[in-house]
Amino acid sequence: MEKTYYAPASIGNFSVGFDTLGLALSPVNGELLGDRLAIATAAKHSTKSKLVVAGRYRHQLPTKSQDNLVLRCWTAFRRLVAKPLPELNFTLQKELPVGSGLGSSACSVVVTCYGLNHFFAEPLTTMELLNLMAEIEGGVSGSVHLDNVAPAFLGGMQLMTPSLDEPALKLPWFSHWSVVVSYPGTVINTAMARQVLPATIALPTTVRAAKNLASFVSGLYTENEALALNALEDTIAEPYRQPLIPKLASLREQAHRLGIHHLGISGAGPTLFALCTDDEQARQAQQLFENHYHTNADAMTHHCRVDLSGARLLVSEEAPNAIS
Ligand SMILES: Nc1ncnc2c1ncn2[C@@H]1O[C@H](COP(=O)(O)OP(=O)(O)OP(=O)(O)O)[C@@H](O)[C@H]1O
Ligand SMILES: N[C@@H](CCO)C(=O)O
Repeated sequence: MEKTYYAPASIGNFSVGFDTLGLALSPVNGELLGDRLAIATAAKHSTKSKLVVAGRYRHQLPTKSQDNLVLRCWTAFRRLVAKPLPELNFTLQKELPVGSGLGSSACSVVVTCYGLNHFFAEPLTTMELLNLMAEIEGGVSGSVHLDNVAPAFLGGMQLMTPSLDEPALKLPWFSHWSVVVSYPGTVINTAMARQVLPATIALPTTVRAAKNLASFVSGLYTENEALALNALEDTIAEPYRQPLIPKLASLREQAHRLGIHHLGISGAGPTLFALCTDDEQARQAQQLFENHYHTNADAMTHHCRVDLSGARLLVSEEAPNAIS
Protein backbone atom coordinates (compact mmCIF):
# COMPACT_ATOMS: atom_id res chain seq x y z
CA MET A 1 0.00 0.00 0.00
CA GLU A 2 1.28 3.53 -0.58
CA LYS A 3 0.54 7.11 0.51
CA THR A 4 0.75 10.08 -1.82
CA TYR A 5 1.77 13.53 -0.59
CA TYR A 6 1.77 16.98 -2.20
CA ALA A 7 3.55 20.32 -1.72
CA PRO A 8 2.60 23.48 -3.68
CA ALA A 9 4.72 25.83 -5.77
CA SER A 10 5.60 29.17 -4.21
CA ILE A 11 6.69 32.72 -5.04
CA GLY A 12 9.76 33.63 -2.99
CA ASN A 13 10.52 37.29 -2.13
CA PHE A 14 7.21 38.53 -3.54
CA SER A 15 9.19 41.57 -4.77
CA VAL A 16 9.06 43.48 -1.49
CA GLY A 17 10.51 40.85 0.92
CA PHE A 18 13.82 39.45 -0.26
CA ASP A 19 14.32 36.07 1.51
CA THR A 20 11.50 37.29 3.81
CA LEU A 21 8.14 36.67 2.08
CA GLY A 22 6.82 33.58 0.33
CA LEU A 23 3.38 32.82 -1.14
CA ALA A 24 2.05 29.27 -1.70
CA LEU A 25 0.12 28.87 -4.97
CA SER A 26 -3.06 27.03 -5.95
CA PRO A 27 -4.34 27.24 -9.57
CA VAL A 28 -7.88 28.65 -9.75
CA ASN A 29 -8.92 25.83 -12.12
CA GLY A 30 -8.40 23.29 -9.33
CA GLU A 31 -5.28 21.71 -10.84
CA LEU A 32 -2.27 21.03 -8.63
CA LEU A 33 0.89 23.13 -9.22
CA GLY A 34 3.61 21.38 -7.26
CA ASP A 35 5.34 18.04 -6.68
CA ARG A 36 3.61 14.79 -5.69
CA LEU A 37 5.42 11.96 -3.92
CA ALA A 38 4.16 8.41 -3.38
CA ILE A 39 5.81 6.51 -0.51
CA ALA A 40 5.49 2.76 0.10
CA THR A 41 7.41 0.26 2.22
CA ALA A 42 9.77 -1.78 0.04
CA ALA A 43 9.55 -5.58 -0.12
CA LYS A 44 10.57 -7.27 3.16
CA HIS A 45 14.17 -8.19 2.29
CA SER A 46 14.97 -5.08 0.21
CA THR A 47 18.46 -3.77 0.91
CA LYS A 48 18.02 -0.28 -0.58
CA SER A 49 15.32 2.29 -1.19
CA LYS A 50 14.30 3.07 -4.76
CA LEU A 51 13.16 6.24 -6.54
CA VAL A 52 11.11 6.39 -9.74
CA VAL A 53 10.70 9.82 -11.32
CA ALA A 54 7.74 10.75 -13.53
CA GLY A 55 6.04 14.03 -14.46
CA ARG A 56 6.36 16.82 -17.02
CA TYR A 57 9.74 18.04 -15.77
CA ARG A 58 11.40 14.71 -14.92
CA HIS A 59 13.88 15.34 -17.77
CA GLN A 60 15.33 18.30 -15.86
CA LEU A 61 16.37 16.20 -12.82
CA PRO A 62 19.72 14.56 -12.11
CA THR A 63 20.17 11.25 -13.91
CA LYS A 64 21.58 9.51 -10.81
CA SER A 65 18.83 8.75 -8.26
CA GLN A 66 21.14 9.33 -5.32
CA ASP A 67 21.59 12.96 -6.47
CA ASN A 68 17.84 13.54 -6.36
CA LEU A 69 16.67 15.62 -3.41
CA VAL A 70 14.08 12.96 -2.53
CA LEU A 71 16.76 10.41 -1.62
CA ARG A 72 18.97 13.11 -0.08
CA CYS A 73 16.06 14.03 2.21
CA TRP A 74 15.45 10.38 3.06
CA THR A 75 19.10 9.95 4.09
CA ALA A 76 18.97 13.09 6.25
CA PHE A 77 15.59 12.11 7.77
CA ARG A 78 16.67 8.63 8.84
CA ARG A 79 19.91 10.04 10.27
CA LEU A 80 17.91 12.55 12.35
CA VAL A 81 15.29 10.05 13.54
CA ALA A 82 18.13 7.63 14.42
CA LYS A 83 15.84 4.56 14.68
CA PRO A 84 15.70 1.52 12.39
CA LEU A 85 13.43 2.30 9.42
CA PRO A 86 12.47 0.00 6.55
CA GLU A 87 13.64 0.64 2.98
CA LEU A 88 11.11 2.55 0.91
CA ASN A 89 9.92 2.89 -2.67
CA PHE A 90 9.36 6.47 -3.85
CA THR A 91 7.62 7.77 -6.94
CA LEU A 92 8.16 11.49 -7.56
CA GLN A 93 5.71 13.22 -9.93
CA LYS A 94 7.89 16.22 -10.91
CA GLU A 95 5.48 18.91 -12.05
CA LEU A 96 7.62 21.97 -11.19
CA PRO A 97 10.44 23.03 -13.54
CA VAL A 98 13.94 23.15 -12.08
CA GLY A 99 15.58 26.58 -11.73
CA SER A 100 12.21 28.17 -12.46
CA GLY A 101 11.64 30.60 -9.60
CA LEU A 102 8.64 28.55 -8.40
CA GLY A 103 10.42 26.86 -5.51
CA SER A 104 10.98 23.59 -7.36
CA SER A 105 13.73 22.18 -5.14
CA ALA A 106 11.96 23.43 -2.01
CA CYS A 107 8.84 21.61 -3.22
CA SER A 108 10.67 18.28 -3.49
CA VAL A 109 12.37 18.84 -0.13
CA VAL A 110 9.09 19.73 1.59
CA VAL A 111 6.96 16.97 0.05
CA THR A 112 9.60 14.37 0.97
CA CYS A 113 10.30 15.52 4.55
CA TYR A 114 6.61 16.13 5.27
CA GLY A 115 5.64 12.81 3.68
CA LEU A 116 8.26 10.80 5.59
CA ASN A 117 7.26 12.37 8.89
CA HIS A 118 3.60 11.54 8.26
CA PHE A 119 4.41 8.06 6.91
CA PHE A 120 6.24 7.17 10.15
CA ALA A 121 3.62 8.74 12.47
CA GLU A 122 5.43 12.05 13.09
CA PRO A 123 8.68 11.30 14.94
CA LEU A 124 9.81 14.93 14.30
CA THR A 125 8.15 18.10 15.57
CA THR A 126 7.08 20.82 13.11
CA MET A 127 10.10 22.93 14.08
CA GLU A 128 12.49 19.96 13.68
CA LEU A 129 10.94 19.33 10.27
CA LEU A 130 11.20 23.00 9.20
CA ASN A 131 14.84 23.14 10.26
CA LEU A 132 15.61 19.91 8.39
CA MET A 133 13.93 21.26 5.24
CA ALA A 134 15.75 24.61 5.51
CA GLU A 135 19.13 22.90 5.94
CA ILE A 136 18.67 20.67 2.88
CA GLU A 137 17.24 23.45 0.67
CA GLY A 138 20.00 25.78 1.81
CA GLY A 139 22.59 23.23 0.73
CA VAL A 140 21.14 23.36 -2.78
CA SER A 141 20.68 27.10 -3.29
CA GLY A 142 23.88 28.19 -1.57
CA SER A 143 22.39 29.71 1.56
CA VAL A 144 19.53 29.01 3.97
CA HIS A 145 16.36 30.94 3.12
CA LEU A 146 12.87 29.83 4.07
CA ASP A 147 10.82 31.87 1.59
CA ASN A 148 9.97 28.82 -0.55
CA VAL A 149 10.18 26.11 2.12
CA ALA A 150 7.87 27.88 4.60
CA PRO A 151 4.95 28.52 2.20
CA ALA A 152 5.29 25.09 0.55
CA PHE A 153 5.17 23.47 4.01
CA LEU A 154 2.78 25.74 5.93
CA GLY A 155 0.74 27.41 3.16
CA GLY A 156 -0.43 31.00 2.78
CA MET A 157 1.71 34.14 2.58
CA GLN A 158 4.54 33.49 5.01
CA LEU A 159 6.69 36.16 6.69
CA MET A 160 10.13 35.02 7.81
CA THR A 161 11.11 36.30 11.27
CA PRO A 162 14.43 36.35 13.16
CA SER A 163 12.84 34.22 15.92
CA LEU A 164 14.25 30.72 16.35
CA ASP A 165 11.00 29.63 18.01
CA GLU A 166 8.75 30.98 15.22
CA PRO A 167 10.90 31.54 12.11
CA ALA A 168 7.83 31.96 9.89
CA LEU A 169 4.30 33.25 10.44
CA LYS A 170 1.24 33.28 8.20
CA LEU A 171 0.08 36.77 7.15
CA PRO A 172 -3.46 37.87 6.31
CA TRP A 173 -4.24 37.95 2.56
CA PHE A 174 -6.81 39.78 0.44
CA SER A 175 -9.17 37.02 -0.69
CA HIS A 176 -9.89 38.80 -4.01
CA TRP A 177 -6.20 38.96 -4.91
CA SER A 178 -4.78 36.44 -7.36
CA VAL A 179 -1.48 36.01 -9.17
CA VAL A 180 -0.68 34.91 -12.70
CA VAL A 181 2.69 33.16 -12.78
CA SER A 182 4.53 32.59 -16.04
CA TYR A 183 7.55 30.32 -16.52
CA PRO A 184 9.17 31.03 -19.90
CA GLY A 185 10.88 27.64 -20.25
CA THR A 186 14.43 28.83 -19.52
CA VAL A 187 16.50 28.21 -16.36
CA ILE A 188 18.08 30.51 -13.76
CA ASN A 189 20.10 28.66 -11.12
CA THR A 190 19.25 30.14 -7.72
CA ALA A 191 22.84 29.94 -6.44
CA MET A 192 24.02 31.86 -9.52
CA ALA A 193 21.25 34.44 -9.14
CA ARG A 194 22.44 35.00 -5.57
CA GLN A 195 26.02 35.46 -6.66
CA VAL A 196 25.08 38.51 -8.78
CA LEU A 197 23.83 40.29 -5.65
CA PRO A 198 26.22 42.69 -3.84
CA ALA A 199 27.57 41.84 -0.40
CA THR A 200 26.26 45.17 0.96
CA ILE A 201 23.31 47.43 0.13
CA ALA A 202 23.47 51.25 0.41
CA LEU A 203 21.73 52.72 3.46
CA PRO A 204 19.04 54.68 1.52
CA THR A 205 18.12 51.50 -0.38
CA THR A 206 17.91 49.52 2.85
CA VAL A 207 15.67 52.17 4.45
CA ARG A 208 13.38 52.18 1.40
CA ALA A 209 13.19 48.38 1.41
CA ALA A 210 12.29 48.40 5.12
CA LYS A 211 9.58 51.01 4.51
CA ASN A 212 8.16 48.98 1.63
CA LEU A 213 8.07 45.69 3.54
CA ALA A 214 6.63 47.26 6.69
CA SER A 215 3.98 49.07 4.63
CA PHE A 216 3.05 45.92 2.71
CA VAL A 217 2.66 43.86 5.90
CA SER A 218 0.76 46.69 7.62
CA GLY A 219 -1.56 46.94 4.62
CA LEU A 220 -2.35 43.23 4.84
CA TYR A 221 -3.10 43.41 8.56
CA THR A 222 -5.18 46.60 8.36
CA GLU A 223 -6.84 45.65 5.03
CA ASN A 224 -5.44 48.85 3.52
CA GLU A 225 -5.18 47.59 -0.07
CA ALA A 226 -3.70 50.78 -1.53
CA LEU A 227 -0.94 50.82 1.10
CA ALA A 228 -0.07 47.20 0.32
CA LEU A 229 -0.17 47.63 -3.46
CA ASN A 230 1.88 50.84 -3.48
CA ALA A 231 4.61 49.16 -1.42
CA LEU A 232 5.26 46.47 -4.04
CA GLU A 233 8.74 47.35 -5.28
CA ASP A 234 11.93 45.26 -5.35
CA THR A 235 14.83 47.57 -4.50
CA ILE A 236 17.15 44.75 -3.31
CA ALA A 237 17.41 41.98 -5.92
CA GLU A 238 15.74 43.18 -9.12
CA PRO A 239 18.28 45.92 -9.93
CA TYR A 240 20.97 43.21 -10.12
CA ARG A 241 18.86 40.39 -11.62
CA GLN A 242 17.06 42.37 -14.34
CA PRO A 243 19.87 41.63 -16.85
CA LEU A 244 19.04 37.92 -16.36
CA ILE A 245 15.42 38.62 -17.42
CA PRO A 246 15.67 40.99 -20.45
CA LYS A 247 11.89 41.06 -21.13
CA LEU A 248 10.97 42.22 -17.61
CA ALA A 249 10.83 45.97 -18.32
CA SER A 250 8.72 45.70 -21.49
CA LEU A 251 6.31 43.20 -19.94
CA ARG A 252 5.91 45.42 -16.87
CA GLU A 253 5.14 48.43 -19.08
CA GLN A 254 2.51 46.44 -21.03
CA ALA A 255 1.04 45.11 -17.77
CA HIS A 256 0.68 48.62 -16.33
CA ARG A 257 -1.06 49.75 -19.52
CA LEU A 258 -3.54 46.89 -18.94
CA GLY A 259 -4.20 48.18 -15.41
CA ILE A 260 -2.31 45.38 -13.70
CA HIS A 261 -0.98 46.70 -10.39
CA HIS A 262 2.32 44.85 -10.13
CA LEU A 263 4.55 42.55 -12.13
CA GLY A 264 7.57 41.11 -10.35
CA ILE A 265 10.20 38.37 -10.39
CA SER A 266 9.08 35.14 -8.73
CA GLY A 267 11.92 34.13 -6.43
CA ALA A 268 15.21 34.23 -8.30
CA GLY A 269 13.39 33.96 -11.67
CA PRO A 270 12.93 33.54 -14.58
CA THR A 271 9.27 33.04 -13.63
CA LEU A 272 7.41 36.36 -13.43
CA PHE A 273 4.19 37.04 -11.53
CA ALA A 274 1.42 39.56 -12.06
CA LEU A 275 -0.58 40.55 -8.98
CA CYS A 276 -4.23 40.95 -10.02
CA THR A 277 -7.18 42.38 -8.07
CA ASP A 278 -9.87 41.05 -10.42
CA ASP A 279 -10.36 38.27 -12.96
CA GLU A 280 -10.24 40.58 -16.00
CA GLN A 281 -6.72 41.69 -15.04
CA ALA A 282 -5.79 38.01 -14.61
CA ARG A 283 -7.17 37.17 -18.05
CA GLN A 284 -5.17 40.02 -19.59
CA ALA A 285 -2.01 38.99 -17.74
CA GLN A 286 -2.37 35.36 -18.83
CA GLN A 287 -2.72 36.47 -22.47
CA LEU A 288 0.24 38.86 -22.18
CA PHE A 289 2.53 36.15 -20.80
CA GLU A 290 1.40 33.42 -23.19
CA ASN A 291 1.85 35.70 -26.21
CA HIS A 292 5.09 37.43 -25.21
CA TYR A 293 6.97 35.39 -22.55
CA HIS A 294 6.77 31.68 -23.44
CA THR A 295 9.93 30.54 -25.27
CA ASN A 296 9.58 26.75 -25.59
CA ALA A 297 7.51 23.63 -24.81
CA ASP A 298 8.58 23.70 -21.14
CA ALA A 299 6.87 27.09 -20.66
CA MET A 300 3.66 27.39 -18.62
CA THR A 301 1.41 30.13 -17.25
CA HIS A 302 -1.10 29.62 -14.42
CA HIS A 303 -3.72 31.83 -12.77
CA CYS A 304 -3.43 31.09 -9.05
CA ARG A 305 -4.90 31.98 -5.71
CA VAL A 306 -3.16 31.50 -2.39
CA ASP A 307 -2.77 27.87 -1.27
CA LEU A 308 -3.69 28.07 2.41
CA SER A 309 -2.92 24.40 3.23
CA GLY A 310 0.69 23.83 2.16
CA ALA A 311 2.07 20.26 2.28
CA ARG A 312 -0.61 17.62 2.62
CA LEU A 313 -1.59 13.98 2.26
CA LEU A 314 -3.46 13.36 -1.00
CA VAL A 315 -4.16 9.62 -0.83
CA SER A 316 -3.94 7.23 2.12
CA GLU A 317 -4.74 3.54 2.21
CA GLU A 318 -3.74 2.50 5.71
CA ALA A 319 -2.81 3.85 9.17
CA PRO A 320 0.69 5.49 9.49
CA ASN A 321 3.59 3.09 10.00
CA ALA A 322 4.59 3.85 13.58
CA ILE A 323 8.25 3.18 14.36
CA SER A 324 8.66 0.12 16.59
N1 LIG B 1 13.66 16.64 -6.92
C1 LIG B 1 14.34 17.75 -7.30
N2 LIG B 1 13.67 18.89 -7.63
C2 LIG B 1 14.35 20.02 -8.00
N3 LIG B 1 15.71 20.09 -8.11
C3 LIG B 1 16.38 18.96 -7.80
C4 LIG B 1 15.75 17.76 -7.38
N4 LIG B 1 16.70 16.84 -7.13
C5 LIG B 1 17.88 17.43 -7.38
N5 LIG B 1 17.69 18.69 -7.81
C6 LIG B 1 18.76 19.65 -8.17
O1 LIG B 1 18.71 20.75 -7.27
C7 LIG B 1 19.15 21.93 -7.94
C8 LIG B 1 18.12 22.99 -7.70
O2 LIG B 1 18.71 24.19 -8.18
P1 LIG B 1 17.95 25.57 -7.98
O3 LIG B 1 17.79 25.85 -6.52
O4 LIG B 1 18.57 26.58 -8.83
O5 LIG B 1 16.57 25.17 -8.61
P2 LIG B 1 15.17 25.34 -8.02
O6 LIG B 1 15.06 25.16 -6.56
O7 LIG B 1 14.36 24.50 -8.89
O8 LIG B 1 14.93 26.88 -8.28
P3 LIG B 1 13.64 27.69 -7.91
O9 LIG B 1 13.56 27.71 -6.41
O10 LIG B 1 13.96 29.01 -8.51
O11 LIG B 1 12.49 26.98 -8.53
C9 LIG B 1 19.28 21.60 -9.43
O12 LIG B 1 20.65 21.44 -9.74
C10 LIG B 1 18.56 20.26 -9.55
O13 LIG B 1 19.13 19.44 -10.54
N1 LIG C 1 14.81 34.32 -1.97
C1 LIG C 1 15.75 33.53 -2.78
C2 LIG C 1 15.10 32.38 -3.55
C3 LIG C 1 13.64 32.52 -3.75
O1 LIG C 1 13.09 31.54 -4.57
C4 LIG C 1 16.44 34.42 -3.79
O2 LIG C 1 15.81 35.36 -4.27
O3 LIG C 1 17.60 34.10 -4.09
